[in-house]
Amino acid sequence: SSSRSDPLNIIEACQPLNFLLTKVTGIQEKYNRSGAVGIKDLLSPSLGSLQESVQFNYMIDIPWLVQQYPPQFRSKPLVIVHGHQRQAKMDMDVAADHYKHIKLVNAKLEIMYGTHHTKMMLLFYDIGMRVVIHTANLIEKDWHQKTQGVWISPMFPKCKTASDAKDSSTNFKQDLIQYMEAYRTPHFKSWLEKIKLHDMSSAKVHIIASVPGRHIGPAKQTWGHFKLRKILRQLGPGNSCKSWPVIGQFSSIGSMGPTKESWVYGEFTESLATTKDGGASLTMKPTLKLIYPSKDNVRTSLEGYPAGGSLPYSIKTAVKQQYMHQFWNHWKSEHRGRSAACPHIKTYTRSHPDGTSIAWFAVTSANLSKAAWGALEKKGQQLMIRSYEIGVLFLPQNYGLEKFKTLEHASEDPLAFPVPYDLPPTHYEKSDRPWVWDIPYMDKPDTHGNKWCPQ
Ligand SMILES: O=C(O)c1cnc2c(S(=O)(=O)O)cccc2c1O
Repeated sequence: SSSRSDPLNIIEACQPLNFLLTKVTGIQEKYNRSGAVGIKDLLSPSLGSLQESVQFNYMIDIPWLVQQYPPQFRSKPLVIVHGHQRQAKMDMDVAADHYKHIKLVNAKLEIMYGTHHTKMMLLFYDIGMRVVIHTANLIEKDWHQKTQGVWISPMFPKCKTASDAKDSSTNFKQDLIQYMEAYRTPHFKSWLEKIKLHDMSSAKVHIIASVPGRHIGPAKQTWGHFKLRKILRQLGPGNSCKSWPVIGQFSSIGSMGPTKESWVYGEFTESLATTKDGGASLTMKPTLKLIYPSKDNVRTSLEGYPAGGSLPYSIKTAVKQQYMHQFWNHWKSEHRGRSAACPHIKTYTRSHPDGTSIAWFAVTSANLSKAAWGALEKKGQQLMIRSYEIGVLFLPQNYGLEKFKTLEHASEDPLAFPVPYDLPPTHYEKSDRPWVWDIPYMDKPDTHGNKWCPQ
């Protein structure tokens, strides 16, 4: 149908950036009408005649997921890639047993505390395929009242021969194949052959991914924050952005080490601050601004304190890194109507101090953690990563621009970047505290009149 609400129209209206947020129940419709999709939109027949699909994720409610496919696609072969082990793996096997069209692939997690965070859909149609890289678990509450990010590819045409099936200038196809090969599982053989037969020349984003391992030599720049550093060194902003803050926004924080220089304002910020051909480490480091919901952001959110169940920052980690307080900024999304939709999206960007333009933007499954982005070991010789992550990086030159104007400050420009939150960020007040999920909050009730008593 030609209506604006037809999923294909929503997707086509957001070209060429193809970066959307998920629909939020309970906000004014105008904030869901454009630039937002639900999971049923992504699986809609209007996007293509689905033949089979692969769902990479962390939390997966299999019966719920099956119901999100339209009836005519509900028995098409579905592969679910997850990283659960022991009892959780057995629970997945039992849940999948009920569906003969579902096959499970268990990602190897050979390094302690690693998780399979990657959230990606491979949607194979009759005439081509689409790749969706996003931030939401495959459970109902992740698609209900949270702010989540979705990048959806154009239709990549299926070709007769591999030689017709080109890659993009951003090496999207090569990087996707390299990521999937890193699972070292025979289950991916048929998918890799299919992917190789698709023309991905229309992809305009770079893949920034992580796979578990102690990566040395060239592999050190293939994954995690060193891949970001490598791309920014080659294609990043020039020295004119040297004073622009770098921004991280996420839904969880790992252990950052004893001081800010240990990792977050050390190697991690150096990667975010990398400029083209100019050594980020040679001059002063830019301001780092971290956007993470405060206790009151959670308390006053649509979900109330239960939103904090998806913001797993533990008190034992928080007390070891009080130095983080200088970096905290509120979750604020007035221009997207989502200040009360707690973030589960993760994004990283470099913004002009006044917030009217950005030099690059990444949306990813990776939270602020060494497990996700990698930490240098052995005097910087190796990058140790624990988890699987994937995200996409938007660079202005891939859209014929020097910089992206931000949609918030340039609403008429079709190439203005739809940043999910308000820029510049708003620093915490002295009295504000970051949300921590394993301590009680009895002083003030949340939007539902409840307190928070975890145990
Ligand atoms: O989206 C994810 O990949 C992800 C991963 N982990 C989570 C945890 S926990 O496993 O770290 O305890 C607790 C609550 C929400 C989580 C979540 O949303």
